[in-house]
Amino acid sequence: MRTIDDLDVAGKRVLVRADLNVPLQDGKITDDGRIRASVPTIQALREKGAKVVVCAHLGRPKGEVKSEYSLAPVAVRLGELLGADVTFATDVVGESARGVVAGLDGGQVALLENLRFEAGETSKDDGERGAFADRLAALAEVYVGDGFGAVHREHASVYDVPRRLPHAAGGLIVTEVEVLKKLTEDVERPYAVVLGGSKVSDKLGVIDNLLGKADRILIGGGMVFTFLKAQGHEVGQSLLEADQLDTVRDYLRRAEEAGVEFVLPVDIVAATAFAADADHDVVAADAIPADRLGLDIGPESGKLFASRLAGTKTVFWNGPMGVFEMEPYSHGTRAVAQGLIDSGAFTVVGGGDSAAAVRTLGFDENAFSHISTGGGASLEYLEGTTLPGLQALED
Ligand SMILES: Nc1ncnc2c1ncn2[C@@H]1O[C@H](COP(=O)(O)OP(=O)(O)O)[C@@H](O)[C@H]1O
Ligand SMILES: O=C(OP(=O)(O)O)[C@H](O)COP(=O)(O)O
Repeated sequence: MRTIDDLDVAGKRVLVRADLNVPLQDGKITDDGRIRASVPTIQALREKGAKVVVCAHLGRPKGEVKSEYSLAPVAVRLGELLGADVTFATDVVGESARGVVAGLDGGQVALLENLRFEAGETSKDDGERGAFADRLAALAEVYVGDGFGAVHREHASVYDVPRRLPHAAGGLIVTEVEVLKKLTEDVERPYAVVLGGSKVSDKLGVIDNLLGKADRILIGGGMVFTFLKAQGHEVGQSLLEADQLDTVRDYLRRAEEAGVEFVLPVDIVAATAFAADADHDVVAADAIPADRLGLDIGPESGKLFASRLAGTKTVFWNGPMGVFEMEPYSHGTRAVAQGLIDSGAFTVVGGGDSAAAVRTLGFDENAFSHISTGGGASLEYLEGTTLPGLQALED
C-alpha cells in the first residue's frame, strides 16, 4: 500500500476518509478516541501543505438527514485536538461542501457533514453508489484512506472514491494492519476470542471462520441470547437474532467436533427495561424471566470468563459484555477487561465501543497490547478475507 509519503499533496485538495464514529450522549462526545486516532494523519497532511477535506460517518442514519447524527460536535473536538480551525460543511457534497472546500488554503482543514446522510454512500446499487462517489471525488484531487473502523464496508467513500483518485493509506490504517497481521500469521496459543456488543447479525458470521483459528471463544453482550435460545432457553425480551438459531447450533456442534471451547455466561443481569434505574437482578442464564431483558453477564460469568482468559497467550476482544454505558450493567465488561490484563497475554481490544468502554471504565490504555479503532473491521481482517477499503487502497 502506498502511504502519504508517496503522494504529492502540497497545495492539493486531499479527501481523508476517517472513522469519527464516536459515542455521543445528549450531543456530547463521551469518548474521543477515534478522533484522537485520526489526528496524526491529518496533521501530517497539513504539514505537507495539503488542503485537508475530512469525511466520515456517524451512526446509521440510513440516507436521511437526522440532526442527532450530525458531525458538528466532532468538528469542534477535532479543531481542539489539532489546535486549528476546522471549517464544518453543513452538507456532504452540496453547496456548503463545495464552498468550504473552495475556500481552503494549504494547511487548512474542513470536515464534511455525515456521509450517511446521503443514501448513495451505503447503497448496494452500484449506479447509485457510483454517482455519489463521483460527486464526493469531485471535491478533491487526492484520496487518503484512514478510517480503519470502516474498511470492511463496501461504501462509496471507502471503496469507490479511491478508484477515482490517486490514493494512499493514512498512518492509522498502516499501524492497525501491522498489528492485526500478527494475529493472522504467528499467533501464540492458547488463543482466545471474546465477542459481545450489539451488532449481533454483523458479527455472528465471523464465528464460522474463528472455529478454525481460535482455541476458545467466549460469548457475552447482546450475542449471548441467540446462543442461549439455540440451546433451548428462554431469553425474555433480550436482543435476539431469531433467524440465526440454526447457524448458532451448527457453530456449537462444530466447535465440539473441532475441540474449540465455547464459553457462555452462567448468569445474567436481567432488567425490567433498557434503563439504568430499571429493576434488575442476577438470574441463572437458563432462567431469564419472560418479561425481562439481559443487559450484562452476571458476576459468576465475569469470574468464569477471567478464569478462561488466564493461561492464554493471545486474546482478541470485540464487543462489550453488557450495556456498560449504564453503571449497573458495566460490571461484566469491567471483569473481562481486568481478565485480559491479568492474563499477561498479547491482548488486542477492537471496536469503537469496546475501546471507549475500557477508557471510560478507567482502565489504562497501555495495559493492553493494542487498542484497535475497528471492531467489525478487525474481526473481518482476522478472517483473512480482503477488505473492500484495503483492497481499494492496494489497487
Ligand atoms: N445485552 C445487551 N443488550 C443490548 N445492548 C448491549 C448488550 N451488551 C452490550 N450492548 C451494547 O453493545 C454496544 C456495542 O456494540 P458494538 O458496536 O457491536 O461494539 P464495538 O463498537 O466495540 O464493535 C454498546 O453500546 C453496549 O451498550
Ligand atoms: O463503529 C464502527 O464499527 P465497530 O462498532 O465494529 O467498531 C465503525 O464506525 C463502522 O460502523 P458501522 O458498523 O455502522 O458500519
